[in-house]
Amino acid sequence: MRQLSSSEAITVARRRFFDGGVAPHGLVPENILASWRRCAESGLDAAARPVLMPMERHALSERQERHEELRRLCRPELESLYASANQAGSIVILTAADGLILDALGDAEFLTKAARVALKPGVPWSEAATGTNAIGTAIVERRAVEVRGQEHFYRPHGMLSCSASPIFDPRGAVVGVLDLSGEASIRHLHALGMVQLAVEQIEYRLFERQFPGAEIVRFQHDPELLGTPREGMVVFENHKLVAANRQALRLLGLDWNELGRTRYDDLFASALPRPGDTVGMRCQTGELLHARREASTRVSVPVRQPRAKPARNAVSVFAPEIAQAIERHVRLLDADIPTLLQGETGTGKERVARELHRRSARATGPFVAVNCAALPEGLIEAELFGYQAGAFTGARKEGAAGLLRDADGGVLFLDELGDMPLTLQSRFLRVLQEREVTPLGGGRPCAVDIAVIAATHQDLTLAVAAGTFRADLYYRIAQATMCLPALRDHASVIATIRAMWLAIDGDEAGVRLSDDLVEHMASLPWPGNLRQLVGVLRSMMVMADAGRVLGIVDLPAELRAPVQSRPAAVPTEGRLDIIEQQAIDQAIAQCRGNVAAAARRLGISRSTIYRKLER
Ligand SMILES: Nc1ncnc2c1ncn2[C@@H]1O[C@H](COP(=O)(O)OP(=O)(O)OP(=O)(O)O)[C@@H](O)[C@H]1O
Repeated sequence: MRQLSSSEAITVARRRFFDGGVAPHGLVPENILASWRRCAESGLDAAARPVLMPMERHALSERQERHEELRRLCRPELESLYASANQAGSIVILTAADGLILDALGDAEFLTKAARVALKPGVPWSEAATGTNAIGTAIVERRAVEVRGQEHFYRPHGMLSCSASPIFDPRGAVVGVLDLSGEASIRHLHALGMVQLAVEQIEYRLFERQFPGAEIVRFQHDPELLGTPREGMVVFENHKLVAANRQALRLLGLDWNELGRTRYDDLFASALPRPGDTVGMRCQTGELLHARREASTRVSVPVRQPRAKPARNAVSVFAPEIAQAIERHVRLLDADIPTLLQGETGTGKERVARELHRRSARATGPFVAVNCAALPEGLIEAELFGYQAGAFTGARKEGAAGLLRDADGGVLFLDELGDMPLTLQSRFLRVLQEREVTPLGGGRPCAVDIAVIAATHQDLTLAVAAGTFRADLYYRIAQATMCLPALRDHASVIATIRAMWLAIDGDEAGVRLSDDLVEHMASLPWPGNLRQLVGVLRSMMVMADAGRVLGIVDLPAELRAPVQSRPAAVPTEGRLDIIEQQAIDQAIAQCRGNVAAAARRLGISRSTIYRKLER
């Protein structure tokens, strides 16, 4: 007999199950069949149209805020999956533990199609509400699941092909679901594998975060995999196993139910390794594992972030070419090779630096940002190196550790490196060479373990030639450089504008950008780059009512006119705010993106320029 094609098989299976009430074993995967049964038994009707209403915008914002920690934790993976999803015409989705979609990003066209079947933020994709689907079924089955085309319970969802994996916390609770969805008509090879790999990374960081300072025992068959997300991790309290990651459960042949019951002696025949040691450990099964016990010495260091920005709108998205560069630089950072980020103001240097940190092996360590241009010269030394009690007038009684020591175990981000005073440059170079810090006013040098990312809008080679920047420090820090393109030079300015709109939740607010508007925006010069773009998008979003499609008329007046091929002279007539904006744009362009220089030229402060660019 001729074998049925997969589309024929699913058609027959649906007919037998939904019309004939017969279980079509062999025609669909057994887990899909089990899910159809659960849905039918709970009263869902596959012949009906699913009614899936998104929750109100404010209620969704509240849920998103409640899950901010999860969203932040998953952001690196969401963004890297977003880059590939975007190319493959699919979307990546993060949901809460109950299947409520919190974030959806990816290919704009498919996002619109998916939204038509309610695959969008604010809609619950639990099995009980939405029938068989990858997100809901993965939650029920507590494992990664793929649901293709008409395997979905409801027919309209047959246009989707979805792969989802639950995200487990170290005690076995599902805290969310990561999903990749695309057109059912396209084969999405490796989608499930990509999702599983991403979840492995997320769970790895979640583990570290939930047990800061705890004694984590890490093990693997292959010692090379220790220290990677592939290692098993467990925590014992009073000799009882209280937490584990999925790798550990696999390696030890356990399931989540054993947490809280299994004792150390039930698992291992060897004694616990001494803190810090890597040893061979024999399991009760006779198997040998390489294990390391992490001493609980990690002190949580308060992260000082002089340029801390509000959590709101802190989602970063990266153009594919930048995402690729980030990938490479994470590896360099992990090998302790400093990175120098170059780019005009607002091109996202600090965002990239934070992303590098978030993805690096130092992700659980601090990220300390120092703006070399913002600290007064007299204070910057004390701020960086710390000081002994009473080192100078005005010093705190108890002294201060300094930002370099605050960054121990993490990343030090030196913004506006070109503005670092020369005297400080030599001291700083010594720290990089000797990896220790001596506080002002004397005292013993303290060892520091920091990775350095620096940023500048200047051409530092010119500063070196002019003698205002030390050549040896330049070569030390600029071992790897990443140039962030001005917005106008992005490979696809249109794609960047659309991605930024999603990043600020524009679509979720029910407001859309018309093609005309996006094309016009893509032709503008954007001297303030992404900062200016995000500022403009945000103000348009705030002003628009839900359901609106924005056009060129919705832009601030100074951005509505078509671009002139040569920079126009600053007009002397017209609305004051527009004249002001144009003067700022011109000054920044004339100073090649150097905001400090533009501010000096205009006789206003840098922060005033930033405020006006974000307006
Ligand atoms: N990758 C990104 N995703 C989302 N928003 C971004 C991104 N990069 C930049 N932005 C927006 O631009 C603003 C400025 O970014 P950032 O501070 O990283 O730029 P910068 O190059 O360090 O600027 P400067 O050199 O002037 O300090 C951010 O607050 C954000 O609104």
